[in-house]
Amino acid sequence: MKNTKEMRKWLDDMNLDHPLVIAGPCSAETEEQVLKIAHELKDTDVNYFRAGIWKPRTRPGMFEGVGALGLKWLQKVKEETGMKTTTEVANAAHVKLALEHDVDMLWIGARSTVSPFIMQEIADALEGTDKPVLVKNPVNPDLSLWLGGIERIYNSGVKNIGAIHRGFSTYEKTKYRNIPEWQLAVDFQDKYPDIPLINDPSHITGKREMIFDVSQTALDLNFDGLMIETHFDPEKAWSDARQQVTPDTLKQIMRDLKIRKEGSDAADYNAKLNTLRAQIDVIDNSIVETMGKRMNISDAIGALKKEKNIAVLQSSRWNEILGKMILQGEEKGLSEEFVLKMFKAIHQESINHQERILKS
Ligand SMILES: O=C(O)C(=O)C[C@]1(C(=O)O)C=C[C@@H](O)C=C1
Repeated sequence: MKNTKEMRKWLDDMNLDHPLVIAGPCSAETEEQVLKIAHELKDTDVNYFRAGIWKPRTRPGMFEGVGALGLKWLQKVKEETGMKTTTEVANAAHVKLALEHDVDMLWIGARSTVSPFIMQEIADALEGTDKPVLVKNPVNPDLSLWLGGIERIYNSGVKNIGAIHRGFSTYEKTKYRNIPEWQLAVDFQDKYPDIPLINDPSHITGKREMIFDVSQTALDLNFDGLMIETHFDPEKAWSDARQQVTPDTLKQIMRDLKIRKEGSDAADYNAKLNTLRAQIDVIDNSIVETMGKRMNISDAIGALKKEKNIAVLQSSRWNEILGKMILQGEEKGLSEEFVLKMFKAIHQESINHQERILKS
């Protein structure tokens, strides 16, 4: 699959003067609920009305969606409000039903993207459709798996495609429901700059209070749009109550978000930017130089250890370094998360160097 401008034609043809907005409830619950929310979102910047019809739930016994019946409610949304509609499909039967009911855009969820078998089944069912199909990232931070899922859809003749970044599962508890791993989204954009990339702050945060911040970060990273779960009474929602916002809050979020330009022609801005970037280049060079020197010392320690038959891993020394660096990092305004990640990577490289020496 090669990056082409064609991939974003469906979005460009909409001629929006703002990022694409997809909003609506996590789940379609009743016809009244769906229509009430849709009417509250009508005549706003919302381009697609979303509602989950089939809900992949972690544990059995939770609300699993109203099923095909809800597709009729989405048709009503279109008739009554003129908004386009979108829903998640997770197997070939869902695809068939959604297409029969003329849902305007389909998305594939994170729990489906992880499975090449299910992705192939969905891709086969979608063959040749001209409706846009968006693929959410897999639950684990694996760029190849995400791209592989998109390729399967593309190879079955679906040319209007897009991707949704909904964050990644972690065993550790963090402030996010699914950590964003922004770098992975940036890597995605580097590889396929013309695949529209939509951010899903509802699933990343799991909490409505954090949705604005994550949305702003996404726009600052040149995402093409946002998917925000919206319900007139979030607390009473049948699924994901904590992460939905009211239509009024959504409108406020859309008013407050700043859309920044990718660049500027202003000469003084460009001159200052170039100076600062030159400074960053100098520092980056010295980081790599310093790392090279550190690894040379690690090699020397490795040689000593080899001579005396000593283990590579020295946990107490390592923990001492980590503790000191976290404190020092704090003084320099570096987050503990960053210092830990950086030093874990350095430690791993150092271990690799010594392993090579011990095995030689
Ligand atoms: O101090 C050591 O024994 C080292 O081998 C160096 C080093 C490091 O890179 O800082 C590497 C491995 C050990 O687990 C601890 C520290």
